[in-house]
Amino acid sequence: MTLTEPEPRVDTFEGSISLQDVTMEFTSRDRNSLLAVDTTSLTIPSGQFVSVLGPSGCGKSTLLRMIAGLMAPTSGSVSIGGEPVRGPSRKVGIAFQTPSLLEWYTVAENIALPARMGRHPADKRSVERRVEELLATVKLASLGGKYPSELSGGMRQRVAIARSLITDPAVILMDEPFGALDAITREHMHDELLSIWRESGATVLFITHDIAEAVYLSDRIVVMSPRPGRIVADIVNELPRPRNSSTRALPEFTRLASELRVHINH
Ligand SMILES: Nc1ncnc2c1ncn2[C@@H]1O[C@H](COP(=O)(O)OP(=O)(O)OP(=O)(O)O)[C@@H](O)[C@H]1O
Repeated sequence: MTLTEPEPRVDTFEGSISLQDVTMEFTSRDRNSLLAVDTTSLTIPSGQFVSVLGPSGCGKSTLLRMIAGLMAPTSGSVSIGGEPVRGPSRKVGIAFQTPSLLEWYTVAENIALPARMGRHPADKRSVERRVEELLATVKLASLGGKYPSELSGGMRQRVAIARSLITDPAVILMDEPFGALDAITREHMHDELLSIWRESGATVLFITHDIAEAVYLSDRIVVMSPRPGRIVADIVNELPRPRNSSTRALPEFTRLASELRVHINH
């Protein structure tokens, strides 16, 4: 697939994620060890939208970083599309809570960055065309020449999301991407994310503290225990799609949110 011609994903396996008995133990400078993630297994089929909920410090970001290839587990294995994860890959796009944009690059240059880096950078013209498409997707068309300091928080986050999509990834990892946004912008971003997900066919792993956000977005919600992080609930969300403002008023929405709250509080 080229950068200019995104096609529907036909390979139904390439975005699958598999964690097998993954453990992550950190060693501090004073040689104390800290078990952040304990013997965790999780299988996510290609194209599924999965949220991970859990208290602060339970290992959610650690889990995401291992899937992203940013850190290797102490034991166990992580694979994407059946291939072991050995480091960061263009198959995986990442968006963090704080959109770490380069302030001296324009919006368009920031979005293009992952496609222009590495040993086999994509050619400049096709990247520019894809940047234009993504700017339209995240409703920032015509703002490609602006600098990050000229944007609102919601706009900066949309730039980060566009950047995570530039390599047309099979997997999108999001670590509390809307945590810093006001409630109205956040709800708007939920709908934008769902339409991006629908169009891209990518697998999404979405980390959040917000139960309602997880219920609104996901096909499936995984709850982690306080440290050491383990999966204590794995719940299918059968709320109908497409979702919209009336989804939040459904009795099933409230019921699922209450069920999740019980798991988190235990
Ligand atoms: N590089 C590191 N070195 C040492 N300890 C770490 C490292 N990264 C994370 N930890 C510790 O591992 C535990 C899990 O951290 P992690 O960031 O994965 O939690 P989290 O669930 O994402 O938290 P939050 O919701 O607050 O972002 C924490 O106790 C944290 O201090």
